[in-house]
Amino acid sequence: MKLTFVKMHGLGNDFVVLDGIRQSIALTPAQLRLLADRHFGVGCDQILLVEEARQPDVDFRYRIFNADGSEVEQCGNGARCFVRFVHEQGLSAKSEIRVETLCGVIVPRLEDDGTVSVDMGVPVLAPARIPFLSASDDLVQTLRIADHEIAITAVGMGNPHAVQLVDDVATAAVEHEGPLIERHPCFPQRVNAGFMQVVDRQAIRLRVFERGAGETLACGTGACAAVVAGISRGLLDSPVRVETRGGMLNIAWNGLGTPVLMTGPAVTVFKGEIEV
Ligand SMILES: N[C@H](CCC[C@H](N)C(=O)O)C(=O)O
Repeated sequence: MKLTFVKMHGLGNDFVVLDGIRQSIALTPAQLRLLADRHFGVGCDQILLVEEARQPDVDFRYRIFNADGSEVEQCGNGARCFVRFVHEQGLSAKSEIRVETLCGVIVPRLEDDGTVSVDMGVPVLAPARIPFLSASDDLVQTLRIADHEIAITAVGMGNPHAVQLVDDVATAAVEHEGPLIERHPCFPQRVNAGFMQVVDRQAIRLRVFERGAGETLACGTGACAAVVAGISRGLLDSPVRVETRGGMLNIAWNGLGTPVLMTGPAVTVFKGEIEV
């Protein structure tokens, strides 16, 4: 199958973006993994597939696939790149776009200054809905990984996140603990593992070992989940500046039952075509 694609990134979390409206696209997990392969394919953390809307009050559908070929519910950095993509491709001139994802409708908005803000929906802390197999609803839970225990807060942003506090993200055991947390049996659909350093009440540093992709330079839903965890634990006040290895995101949340608002950049790098 010959595909035209656009390579994009949100703070270095990079994507192959496909127009599934003007191209007929049906990719197997193996083809998705090839696209994402940084040696044998284009290379990316996730593939984003833009499709026609399937419900009346929505402009588009957007599907998200991790580099391992798994389809997932949500991608924050991807949502910002999605709205820049549909504008640059002439698929829409709306500044605010309603887009359906596997976990519901989100509303990214292209701002006048070129940044993109996204209503990421209402976060979930109830373990069963994350899903997180837990004996309690406590905000901080102990997880045993290999030879030690860690304290995590599980947050659902459509996709699952396990956020832990660290003293310094630069020395956090992301490479060692990330894969162990990702595949912990308490997370039946696996999980994204966040490592959060609190700088002050309105600033954190964050690294995320992503489900299905490994550590990325930034994770939009991970930033949302970390801020929700920090505010819920009384450690942060909204809005919060989230410093990732790829740059800065701004996250605002007014508490339980309200949506998380994320603002950050979206960049088009190059266009291309590939046979998969
Ligand atoms: N790895 C994530 C999907 C991509 C999320 C991330 N790239 C973002 O910006 O939110 C998962 O399996 O839930």
